[in-house]
Amino acid sequence: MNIDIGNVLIDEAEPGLDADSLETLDERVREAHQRIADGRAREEFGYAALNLPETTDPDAIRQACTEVEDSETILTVGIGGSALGAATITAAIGDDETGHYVLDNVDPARTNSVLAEIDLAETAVHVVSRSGTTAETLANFLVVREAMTDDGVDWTDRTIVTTGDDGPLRSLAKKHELPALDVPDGVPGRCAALSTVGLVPAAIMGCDIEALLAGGEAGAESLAPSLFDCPAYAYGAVAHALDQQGAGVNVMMPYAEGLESFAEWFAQLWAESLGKEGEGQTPVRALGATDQHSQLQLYRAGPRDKMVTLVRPENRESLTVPETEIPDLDYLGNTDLGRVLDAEFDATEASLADAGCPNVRIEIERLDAHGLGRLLYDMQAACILAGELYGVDTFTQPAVEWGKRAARGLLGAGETAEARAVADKYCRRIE
Ligand SMILES: O=P(O)(O)OC[C@H]1O[C@H](O)[C@H](O)[C@@H](O)[C@@H]1O
Repeated sequence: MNIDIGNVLIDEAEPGLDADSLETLDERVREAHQRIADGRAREEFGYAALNLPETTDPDAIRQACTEVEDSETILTVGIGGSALGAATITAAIGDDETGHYVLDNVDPARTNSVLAEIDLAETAVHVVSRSGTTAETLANFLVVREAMTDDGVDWTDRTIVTTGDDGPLRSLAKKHELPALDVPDGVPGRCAALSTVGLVPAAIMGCDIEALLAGGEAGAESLAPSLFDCPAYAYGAVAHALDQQGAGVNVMMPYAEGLESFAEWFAQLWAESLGKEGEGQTPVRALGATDQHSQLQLYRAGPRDKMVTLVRPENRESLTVPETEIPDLDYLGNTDLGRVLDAEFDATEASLADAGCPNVRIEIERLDAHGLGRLLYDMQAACILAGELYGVDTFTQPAVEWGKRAARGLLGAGETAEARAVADKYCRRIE
């Protein structure tokens, strides 16, 4: 992965950085890198995520999938960090024959429609929950299990569980002797894509999970004490510094359809890790070139509170636009569609720079397993580095836990102060 921060340094960029502030930032990066290296060496909570390319065992993942490896559909039941990594990986590098559905919401309309669409007898179900207690995940799983039974499918033949050492899901896996994988120790879900949490659907689809891990390994090897030598740290440091200058919004805009889910994954990583104690950058998901035609107006001419992150693979598939007899469209004939997309990328980048809007360019060699593994790893390293610079507790999510306790209380799983706060809501309804 490489990063170009030139459009953050140009004189016109507002907010922007100058060479001196980068040097000062680099001193902080050196200290943060040392803290991260120490955390990795001691396998401390969160920092252990950066060891996953070494510690994840691809054979154990394949082994757990043996009974369902010929499935025509995979159904991930999980939410947040227990779903987005897997969805990102299969969307980017999965095959077109095997469908990967994700139940990461409890909207009955969506669950009904997925169940109506798939053949449960040919489906591998992967239930994922680090805590084993997340209400949305367990509710959906109970519905799926019942639907399988109603269809005469033995759900115990088609279900793989990934969870922590104890909790309801672990007990269920033990009771029914289901293939069960462990969530990695010391790794929050949002940093667990390159582990049992994110790799099961990819393994069933026949993706090269070893190459995904090798891409992560290349990211690990690239970590260095200076932002000038390390693309991941350069991204985390520059994003943090721009935020301090007023860029409180970070628009993640990949130019590759396969990376649309990556922007969602990034949004959780960035928001949940850094949004604490009044700090943090608001991630916004966009997709190039589509959103050029809906959002770019705001990014170029709206409030100066943003940075834009443009991501692309340097090499793409090929598809030639046919020659045309329409004179005004001559310029398109015989051009590769990928060239059109790259021209749109370059145009957006230049348009933002022309207006002084800070933007960074991130490129991977190609969107394959290795390239994707590297991108996911580097973004996690960037986020952990940024967390050090913000001085926040990167690996917790107390605000989210508040909502989880409130919901559980409302659903009758015990009295909670948070559920009582729901009842105290101030109401002024207008009809
Ligand atoms: O894996 P689980 O324990 O089910 O948690 C799923 C998700 O729950 C919460 O929303 C947390 O904030 C997320 O970080 C987590 O990924």
